[in-house]
Amino acid sequence: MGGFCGNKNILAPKKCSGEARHRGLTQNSAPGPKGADIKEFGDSESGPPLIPMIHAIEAGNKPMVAAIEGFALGGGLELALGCHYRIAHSKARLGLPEVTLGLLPAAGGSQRLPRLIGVPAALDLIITGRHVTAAEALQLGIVDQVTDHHTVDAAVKFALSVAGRPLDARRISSYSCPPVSGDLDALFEEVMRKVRRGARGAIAPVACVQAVRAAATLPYARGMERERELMATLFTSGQARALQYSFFAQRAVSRWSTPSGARWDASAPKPVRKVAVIGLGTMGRGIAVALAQAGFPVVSVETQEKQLTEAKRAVSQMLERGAKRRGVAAPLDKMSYSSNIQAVADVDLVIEAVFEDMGLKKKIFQQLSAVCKPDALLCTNTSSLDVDQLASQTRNPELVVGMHFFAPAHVMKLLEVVYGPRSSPQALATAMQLGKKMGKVSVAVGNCPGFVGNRMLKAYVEQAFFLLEEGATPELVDSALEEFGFSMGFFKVSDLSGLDVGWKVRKEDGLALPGVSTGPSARIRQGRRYSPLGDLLCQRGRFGQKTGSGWYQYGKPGGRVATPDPWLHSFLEEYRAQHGLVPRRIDPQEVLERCLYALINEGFRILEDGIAAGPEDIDCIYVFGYGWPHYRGGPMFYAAMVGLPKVLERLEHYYRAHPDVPDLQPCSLLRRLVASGSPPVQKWKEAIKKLHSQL
Ligand SMILES: C[C@H](O)[C@H](C)C(=O)SCCNC(=O)CCNC(=O)[C@H](O)C(C)(C)COP(=O)([O-])OP(=O)([O-])OC[C@H]1O[C@@H](n2cnc3c(N)ncnc32)[C@H](O)[C@@H]1OP(=O)([O-])[O-]
Repeated sequence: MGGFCGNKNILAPKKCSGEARHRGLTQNSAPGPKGADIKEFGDSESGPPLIPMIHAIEAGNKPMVAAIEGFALGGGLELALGCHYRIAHSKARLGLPEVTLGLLPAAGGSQRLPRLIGVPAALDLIITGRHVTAAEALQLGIVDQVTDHHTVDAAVKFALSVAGRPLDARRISSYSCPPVSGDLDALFEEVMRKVRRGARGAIAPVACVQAVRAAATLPYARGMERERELMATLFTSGQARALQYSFFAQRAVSRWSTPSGARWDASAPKPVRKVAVIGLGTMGRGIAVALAQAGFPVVSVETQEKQLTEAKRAVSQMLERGAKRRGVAAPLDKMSYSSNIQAVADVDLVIEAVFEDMGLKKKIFQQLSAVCKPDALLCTNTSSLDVDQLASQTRNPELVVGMHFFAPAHVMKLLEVVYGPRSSPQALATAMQLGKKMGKVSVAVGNCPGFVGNRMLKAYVEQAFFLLEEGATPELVDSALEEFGFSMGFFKVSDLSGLDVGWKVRKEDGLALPGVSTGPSARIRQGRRYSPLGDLLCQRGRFGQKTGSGWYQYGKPGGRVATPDPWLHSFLEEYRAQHGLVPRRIDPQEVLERCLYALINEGFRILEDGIAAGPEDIDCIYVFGYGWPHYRGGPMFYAAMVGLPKVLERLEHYYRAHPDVPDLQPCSLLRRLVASGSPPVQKWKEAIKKLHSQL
């Protein structure tokens, strides 16, 4: 009898499978509870086989009982599936998350799980990569028993209770998949259609469906061959490399540092027991919900009675919906409300989320500084305003940081934590930790207009507008970006969020001039090319979905289906004629290069300025806050995949063609990285430090 403990002492041999090696999947150590060691993928080939080891366990004539504690993920669960029985601690979590790394279960998981729990349930777990609790695993049939006690003792007791029983019926590879209701082919066709639509170009989910289909239609040995073939198509793919890079990048950003030398491991966060949210508009409501869902008592302050009443109802609904989805009780008891700012006198941290107006925010920070405890952190949810200006309104500017959430704040995983020149390391550490407790990917960024995400977005948006002036349509630009993997192209996103949002910012920045600007000055602002197209549409009340038309038409205000708008096309033709612009045919590749390389170039400027500490920070911001396709790793990883010399050459080409667009002028850091041999993206941080030290 052998026993396995999911996170303490896997008894399996320390090496891996010949088949795995054949697939290029070389694991120098048997899969731990977290599955294969991602860091070892592609390392030198060594070690005995993983898959034959699982086969040997399964074929054994003694009952092998897996005792699962902590995690049993990927290869860890596949090892347990080779056992004859599985006992899990009630706090254990199990799953086959390979798809999140651009892979598929490659040690028989795609063949055994469907045989054990049926095709539909197995498809759900393998395509999503989601973890299941021990209770759900028991309900699905993945485990035979759940214990609250010592798992190995329970496994030994279980093994003794089954000693001597025949094992044939416990060898999952000998099973056939349980029959599905309805036609099997129709089921797989429907699943594949949904997966292809949702994957938007990701290849691993498609391969996962194909592997499970092999389990449902082929004998086990043939199915294993199919699993190996499919894994071979994924293992060395760019998408797998991107997703594995992103896996480590998400963890790297919590090891933050700032140019002034503050570091994550030298800054102790303050305890946060109670939080306040100021302003219950869309963002404030989402932030309050996210805090309550994370278990924090939240006092929300809204001075407008009507807004307060409406917000109470909306927040309760959001909490109820979220709780129902999670199968838990709604944390309504965490919420309290007031219209009086005195209600925040006892909180440890405040998140201001009022209207994006510097005058109003300054007033709020003055009030907070007077009302709150002297050591309370005062945070702002501003999306681009100067955090240090707000800090200067308070008694303790070192306790002011930005916490920039992304709408909807209770859903989007990204949190930009903005440190000003006076923010203390402890304030930064506290906000970063609060974000992590809220389930966010917290990224520490410096204080500049637009911080990181919105600052880079500006360069990308400008190129989209310029392409319209030069002959493109919103549909052409959007389809190129959606083909790349964005769920929505820029113009559809603009119609969704409202063209008036950007218009307000451009007016505040002195870019959007009143009236219809004509003549050469219409397209120049602050000495550089400017497109007034968005302003002109706003002046005509075309704000997007909310008004029924914007870059597309929607049939009626609030319509959701974007259709090309003949009016917009003729408007663009008249605009080009008016400004002497001769339209030309624009290739989708140019759309991608102009939009994405301008964005990437600004990313290099941000690294050069020290506003982001490394490419991982920028890539997490774009993957978790701006819909960058996860299987492409992020803009800086993508630049490395394209090749920095190529990116540099294309930027030089476009800058020569458009010398009035400084965003296209290659950043000197990009040039220096190319000159230093284009190091891999994982080495940029140290390369930048070295380059900075040489300056
Ligand atoms: C054959 C088979 O078919 C295939 C081919 C495979 O098996 S492919 C592999 C499949 N397995 C996975 O996809 C599981 C991936 N891991 C996770 O999902 C999470 O880790 C977790 C299990 C839910 C725990 O979360 P956590 O928040 O408690 O800790 P952490 O911060 O995430 O992790 C703590 C530290 O462990 C590191 N780490 C975690 N899992 C790792 C892994 N599989 N390989 C290498 N390092 C790993 C992580 O980088 C971090 O390092 P550092 O930053 O401290 O230096």
